[in-house]
Amino acid sequence: MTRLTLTRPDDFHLHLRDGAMLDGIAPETARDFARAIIMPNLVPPVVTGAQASAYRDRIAAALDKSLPGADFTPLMTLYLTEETDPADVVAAHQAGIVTAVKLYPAGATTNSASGVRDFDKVAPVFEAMAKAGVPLCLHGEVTDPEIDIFDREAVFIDKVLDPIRRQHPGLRVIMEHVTTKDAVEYVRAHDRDLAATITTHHLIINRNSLLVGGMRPHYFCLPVAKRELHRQALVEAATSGDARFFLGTDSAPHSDDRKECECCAAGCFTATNTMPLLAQIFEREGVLDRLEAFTAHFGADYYGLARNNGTLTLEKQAEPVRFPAKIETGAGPVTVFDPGFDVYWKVIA
Ligand SMILES: NC(=O)N[C@@H](CC(=O)O)C(=O)O
Ligand SMILES: [Zn+2]
Ligand SMILES: [Zn+2]
Repeated sequence: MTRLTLTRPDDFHLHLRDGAMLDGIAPETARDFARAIIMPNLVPPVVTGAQASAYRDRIAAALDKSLPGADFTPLMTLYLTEETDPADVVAAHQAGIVTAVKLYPAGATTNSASGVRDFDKVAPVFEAMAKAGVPLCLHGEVTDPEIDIFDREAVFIDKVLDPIRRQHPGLRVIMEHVTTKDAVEYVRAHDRDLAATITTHHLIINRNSLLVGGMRPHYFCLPVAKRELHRQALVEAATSGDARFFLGTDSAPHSDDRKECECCAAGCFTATNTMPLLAQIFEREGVLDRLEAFTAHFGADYYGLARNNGTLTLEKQAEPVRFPAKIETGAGPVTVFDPGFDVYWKVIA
């Protein structure tokens, strides 16, 4: 097969940032994707319906300038804090301003300082969300300093996620950017109200990619890439045709000066080449026919959104495709994720 036409895909976990970076970054996703769940971890975070609506307007304005005529819908989220008002969340969801709520354990990742420390404090929000059918996206890592960074996702499942799900039956949860076999197994063991997003980069890199032969800052993200056996479990889940696993790229741009420095910011920027990379991976696994469901059906179905009408066409080239090494933004250049292997697929329409 040399041409592949898919339903236009959606990205169920995306960072577009704000201010000087937004104009340069937004078109990278809007070119290929119809919709994306937009992460609220700005500084300051997006915590109210009014802030989400203003941020949505800034994204639309950025696209009007940088990619006029783009057919792209940002699906907004609210950043959950211990002060979040359950009624505001439900109202913003019912008004169609926000699609989901995002839980960051305080200190777990980039711009998570306003996140949740005491999960009991947000129980009334979870209760209201379960009742109103508002999905909960979560960054699933504990932050206890004594827990090894490579174990933080697995411990989160036992200590935080499973108790929350037991306490709030009917709460629709999305474990974002899963990186472990443990998470894949946990999702597989539950057939209601639980799904997981998988990033492009976690299908490609393991912790050796990050550390062997020198530290590679552009492969550093959170949750950090794990052992090869975990990467394999993610590939297996993503390519299995199981509707509980779908694409959330977690494309997370940081300017090069924030990556190539003494304390490197966490995040891989994959918006520019995600669809070609995924085509390469699914082809390698012999299941190119499952790429469409992973990128365009399962996520929409889980969120209760209509599938997109448009299409995206990829074509396999005779020679490896060259993607831009960097995207220029008003906040400085951002390095595009390099998979470390040749990619022959290209988006042509
Ligand atoms: N994934 C990352 O490494 N970084 C994300 C935050 C997040 O999704 O955890 C970011 O905002 O930069
Ligand atoms: Zn995260
Ligand atoms: Zn993220």
